[in-house]
Amino acid sequence: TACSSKYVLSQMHPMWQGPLAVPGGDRQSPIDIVVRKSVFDPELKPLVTEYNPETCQQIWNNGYSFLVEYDDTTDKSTLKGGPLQDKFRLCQFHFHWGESNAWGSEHTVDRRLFPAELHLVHWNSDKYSLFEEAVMEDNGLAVIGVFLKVGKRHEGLQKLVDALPAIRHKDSVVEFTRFDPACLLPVNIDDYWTYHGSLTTPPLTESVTWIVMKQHIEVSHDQLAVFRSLLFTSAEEEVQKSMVNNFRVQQPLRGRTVRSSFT
Ligand SMILES: COc1ccc(C[C@H]2SC(=O)NC2=O)c(OC)c1
Ligand SMILES: [Zn+2]
Repeated sequence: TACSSKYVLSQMHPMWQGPLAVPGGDRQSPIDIVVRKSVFDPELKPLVTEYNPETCQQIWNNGYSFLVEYDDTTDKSTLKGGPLQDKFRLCQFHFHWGESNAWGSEHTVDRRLFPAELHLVHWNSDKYSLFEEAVMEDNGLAVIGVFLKVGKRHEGLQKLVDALPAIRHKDSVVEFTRFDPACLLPVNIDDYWTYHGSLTTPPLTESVTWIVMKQHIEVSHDQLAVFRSLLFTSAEEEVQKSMVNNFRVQQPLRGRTVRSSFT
């Protein structure tokens, strides 16, 4: 689907990691969420996710992360409510992780790093007809971020973990169906922080309403180890590089307010 967007990344020491001079780059992501500086907004509504597992299509290695892609040609898997005024269509989810359990997430909470972070990517299908259009508009995308912690095995994640060896190399893809991404959400999705930010990889466009869950999910050490068995490199390349540390460093807040849905 379009949302996979064959964006080309230089994962070799990605030079875009730092606060790159993005045109008017005053709402870049990820950020450190300073809890005591977040502002409770009683107007924030509960999130409403309506995901249909039938829209799950494939899983592939894009040379930076692995993406599970959904059919986003109709409003079958959607997100609304929370800070959002419109209805957003799920197009893909992916993760960011470290080479060790000590780091890996993109967002931090009071500077606390998590071993990994899940991103569920949605685009505004009330206002735009294609993902490519939405990605360029300031209210075009909504990404749900969920922190992962190492603990008990995540049963729902295992189906995805079992598919990873088939997509070890960059640009490999396999069919992946009937996966309900709701199983990756924490029990409590009413408590979240939200702020206006950007894509965390090129083109770094400032089109994302971020919704970062306060509650994390748990995955086992072994499940996370399989993430690290993926490769940045394609099968042809002589030197294979393990896919780890595929996160961007935290960016300046530039006066933005992070709102919370909870006190
Ligand atoms: C051209 O469109 C793009 C480009 C990159 C990404 C992926 C980035 S954005 C995020 O939250 N995490 C990531 O790794 C994207 O995803 C919506 C959409
Ligand atoms: Zn991401």
